Amino acid sequence: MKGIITALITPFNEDGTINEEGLREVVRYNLDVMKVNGLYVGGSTSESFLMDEESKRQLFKIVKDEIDVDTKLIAQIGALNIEEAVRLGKEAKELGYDALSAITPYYYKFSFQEIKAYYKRLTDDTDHPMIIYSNPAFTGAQFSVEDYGELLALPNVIGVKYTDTDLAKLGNLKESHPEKVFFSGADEMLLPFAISGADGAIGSTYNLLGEDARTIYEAVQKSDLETARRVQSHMNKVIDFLLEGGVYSSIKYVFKQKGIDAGYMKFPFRELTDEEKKNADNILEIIEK
Ligand SMILES: CC(=O)N[C@H](C=O)[C@@H](O)[C@H](O)[C@H](O)CO
Ligand SMILES: CC(=O)C(=O)O
Repeated sequence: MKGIITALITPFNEDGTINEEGLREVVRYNLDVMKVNGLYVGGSTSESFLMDEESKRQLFKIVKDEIDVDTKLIAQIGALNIEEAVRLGKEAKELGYDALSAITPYYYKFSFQEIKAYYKRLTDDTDHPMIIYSNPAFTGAQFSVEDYGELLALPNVIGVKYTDTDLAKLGNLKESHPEKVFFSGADEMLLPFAISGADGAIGSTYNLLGEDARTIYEAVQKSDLETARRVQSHMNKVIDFLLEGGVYSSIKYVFKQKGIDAGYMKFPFRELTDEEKKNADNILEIIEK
């Protein structure tokens, strides 16, 4: 598994249920216009940690139903409740998802041994390729290269979604585990990560910037660093604006400007204020430049 993978947003109705039509439109946009290599479904960007189990199942089903044969699909199934995570993993496997991914168990300050035991049980019980989702800024779980090595040695673990900014560690990990896949999770740093050995990238901003991301990724493969730098700088101007009002809500707002019904945020996330919308009005113009 390689390349640019969009962390899919979830369009919600005002009552918090999934807006199915909107979701299908967003999936089509990612595949037909952004032409990304795959979709990461049920991650932070999908607001999955705010969803009930039945909605997560529905999300996995609708996306699977809408994609093309060559689209890679990863289901983020991590949940604090291990039984729920296992049920979701089995369901995604049955639906034909190429791989599973799970956030490191969070909130309680679990020891590394507890986290490792969580993945051991999850991978034993689902028996499907697993990508560790590491996001220390959100979860507080920091791993050394040796810790990662122990997780990567578990059966079925094929790689890491590395939502961290330590490039040296990523380089070190790829060198020690060349057969595993490492995805960059910092869209602002796609270029340096691609150079440092990332096999691909999974990110929220690729809903709108997937084309830029592909250009950067391909330019790095061809050692065309001038192009990669120019496009990364373009991308980062957009990301700066996205970050101001909140990445997920700003992405939804821009989709709506494009005539795609990206729906509401899931409570307690809120919509952009009028002031934030004014700021976000710059985004579309920069994207199309
Ligand atoms: C926590 C989170 O959602 N991170 C995303 C994925 O890893 C990124 O795509 C960021 O949203 C992006 O890099 C903007 O800072
Ligand atoms: C991109 C990311 O971190 C997520 O959606 O899970």
